[in-house]
Amino acid sequence: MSNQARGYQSGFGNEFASEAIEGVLPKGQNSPQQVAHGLYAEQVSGTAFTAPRHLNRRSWLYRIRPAAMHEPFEPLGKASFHNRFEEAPATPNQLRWDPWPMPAEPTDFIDGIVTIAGNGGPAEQGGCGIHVYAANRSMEGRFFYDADGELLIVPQEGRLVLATELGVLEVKPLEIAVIPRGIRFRVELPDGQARGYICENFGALLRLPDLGPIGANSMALPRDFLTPHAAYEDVEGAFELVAKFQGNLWSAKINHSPLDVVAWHGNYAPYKYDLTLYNTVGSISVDHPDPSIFTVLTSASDTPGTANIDFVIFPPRWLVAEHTFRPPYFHRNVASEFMGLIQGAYDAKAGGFVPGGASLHNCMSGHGPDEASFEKATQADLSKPDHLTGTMAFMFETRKVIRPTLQALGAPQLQGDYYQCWQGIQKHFKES
Ligand SMILES: O=C(O)Cc1cc(O)ccc1O
Ligand SMILES: [Fe+2]
Repeated sequence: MSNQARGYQSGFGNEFASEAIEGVLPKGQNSPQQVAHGLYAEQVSGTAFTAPRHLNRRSWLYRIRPAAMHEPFEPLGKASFHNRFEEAPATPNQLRWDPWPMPAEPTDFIDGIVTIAGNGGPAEQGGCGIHVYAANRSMEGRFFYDADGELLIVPQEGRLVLATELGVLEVKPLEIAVIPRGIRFRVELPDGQARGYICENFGALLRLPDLGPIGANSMALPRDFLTPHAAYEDVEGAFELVAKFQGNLWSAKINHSPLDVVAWHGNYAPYKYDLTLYNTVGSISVDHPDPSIFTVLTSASDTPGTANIDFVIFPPRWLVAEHTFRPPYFHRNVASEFMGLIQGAYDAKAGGFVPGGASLHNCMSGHGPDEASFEKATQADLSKPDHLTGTMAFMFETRKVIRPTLQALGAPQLQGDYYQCWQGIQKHFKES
């Protein structure tokens, strides 16, 4: 069944409207004295009430019970999902990790989140948390929302069913999902286990980048972003609502499923995107362009052109540049770069960067092709195009330094010898 047939609505940031029961959405107003079918009207605001119209995001939900109905929250206790980015000194060292293992014990999506790094925080409403998840149990009687930021979820292994207040999104590796700040959801694992990456965005909402001289098309196309239709459950029981609030997890008892929205309309909603649909542009003359041409989504900062976060992918593509070193160049960047690999191999790394793994190259830390990739590319026959296939790497690029957590620096997955990949690089210099 195609995504359209599954009932997704298409378009990035559209004014959507969806009813699981026909006739629920009020006409010409949002908050009638009595809502059809005895529902409650509730607004969820994702931007300031007074944000400019082109940035303003909110939705109106028509639900069985208001979101206020739950018992008080208590701290959940020690969790590997947090925003303590000051625990360890930020390091200029190049870092790389092997994949996080699947859990040995039954672990759901929330308990399976391990915070690797981040910057800024929810209090300053800027920066991001960078996490991996590895889970082998569906959330049962448990719901979650993140008051600290929107969640960009990048599956690497196993499908996720994201049952949200606004409907159900199913995502698989090579697709991404974004759950807006505050939206309650449950994660089910139809394949029994799942692993991937999360970027928790504390700043401005992710949106499509401007296209500039590229023109009106290319890169990620707005109509390829899919939002679910309304779907509700009318279930009562002894359930748990977990909240992430100012970096910590909190737990409250709730006697019903909060996924009880029968109809909704608005432009603040979860969405998914198939990365394989990305309309990649690149060089057809010489040189390797900067990876900003591969930006899928961007979160603006207060400085135009300097993103809080760019979500960038490295999809399959043809490399045709003439008399050019075709893979990523050696470089240092004022921005900081966290990378992950969903599948295949990355053209700057012949070994060591494996699917499910991660790397971090911080502000001005030198990095680029490893020795083997450099040698191969300098000897390659450039009369033929290279076809990069079966690959999908990505980058969370941020203007602020990315600070690894203690648990990431102490993990056995950290590759102590990563720097070695550049140590064999030969001196070829000849003065005459
Ligand atoms: O470091 C990396 O591998 C990411 C990257 C890729 C690229 O093509 C150019 C610059 C860059 O930072
Ligand atoms: Fe880089």
